[in-house]
Amino acid sequence: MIELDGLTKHFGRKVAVDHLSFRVRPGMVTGFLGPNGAGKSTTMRMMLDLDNPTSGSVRIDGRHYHELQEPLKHIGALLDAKAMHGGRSAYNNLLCLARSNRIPASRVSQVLDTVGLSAVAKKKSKGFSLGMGQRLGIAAALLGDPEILMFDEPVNGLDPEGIHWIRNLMKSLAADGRTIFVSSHLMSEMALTADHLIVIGQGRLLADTSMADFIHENSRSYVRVRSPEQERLRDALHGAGVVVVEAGNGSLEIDGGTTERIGELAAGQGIVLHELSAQRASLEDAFMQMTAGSVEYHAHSDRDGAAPPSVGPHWGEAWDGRTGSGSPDDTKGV
Ligand SMILES: Nc1ncnc2c1ncn2[C@@H]1O[C@H](COP(=O)(O)OP(=O)(O)OP(=O)(O)O)[C@@H](O)[C@H]1O
Repeated sequence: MIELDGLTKHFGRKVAVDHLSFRVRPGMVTGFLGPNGAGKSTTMRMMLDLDNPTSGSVRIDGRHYHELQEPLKHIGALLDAKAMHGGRSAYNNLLCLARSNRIPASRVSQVLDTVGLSAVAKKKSKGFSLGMGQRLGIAAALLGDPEILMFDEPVNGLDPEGIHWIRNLMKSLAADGRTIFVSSHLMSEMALTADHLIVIGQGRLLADTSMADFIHENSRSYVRVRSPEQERLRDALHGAGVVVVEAGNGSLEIDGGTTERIGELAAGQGIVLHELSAQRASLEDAFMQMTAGSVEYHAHSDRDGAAPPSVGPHWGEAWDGRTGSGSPDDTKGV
């Protein structure tokens, strides 16, 4: 279990992480989401004692990171795959880590095998592709066979087979009862992998909820129906007290209805249907909806001279009246 209590990080006047409190529980994959610059990497770095919190604390199985003896046996992490020593072979990189944590050398070959790098174990890691580097970083995370694993953008640079592999790896580690905490901007992938979500925006907690509840609460689900007898269908639905919206593309949309009810109403009137489908919002839709007010870095098109999309009140402002914390000299991710 990872426990954050009031975790806060200031970089000068910039508030990167703002009083974050949450638990990352064992036995499931917890996804960590937030727009660019939301504070995800800074939070993960503080979890590993790589950055000092301005205030608040992180506990790993009840202890501060610096209190852990041989920390790789408690928590393994992939933060920056390029952090390996490029002049060393994959094997030697891992061997150095293993020695510093009193992990037997035999474990190095095991994890290289797990991540599919046995054939290049003796090659210098500076020649590795992005995907191979990610695999080596994942091998390092697994080295101490820890109960807690943290991955920052683990699918970055992986091909579809690699993405499939890391997804199954994370799920099976969680099924073993381990604590898995993973950040990713790939929403479709996160939707397939995570059971629970922590969402932050501008350093603050926006959601701590199950995947299903997050999608349900932050997006619209509706039934779409098309018929060659649209007028009759609309009248039949109105007559039954069903609220219908004209979608403008020849279809009708019904919020809160079920396909069973709509289908039975149409059948009762002998109305032919060409489409009857439940439309469920994706994680991406729900994420965009929730974080719209806390996106710091917007792209906008110059082609049509349009103004950049208007940014609503920052989520934090709507919430507690404080002003946003964006710094004018930030240049990241424009
Ligand atoms: N060393 C630093 N010095 C100053 N500001 C920093 C530093 N590290 C991060 N920041 C700022 O803190 C904020 C949070 O950054 P962080 O990298 O944690 O966000 P993130 O959610 O991981 O973003 P991304 O999804 O783009 O990787 C950003 O505004 C960033 O510019």
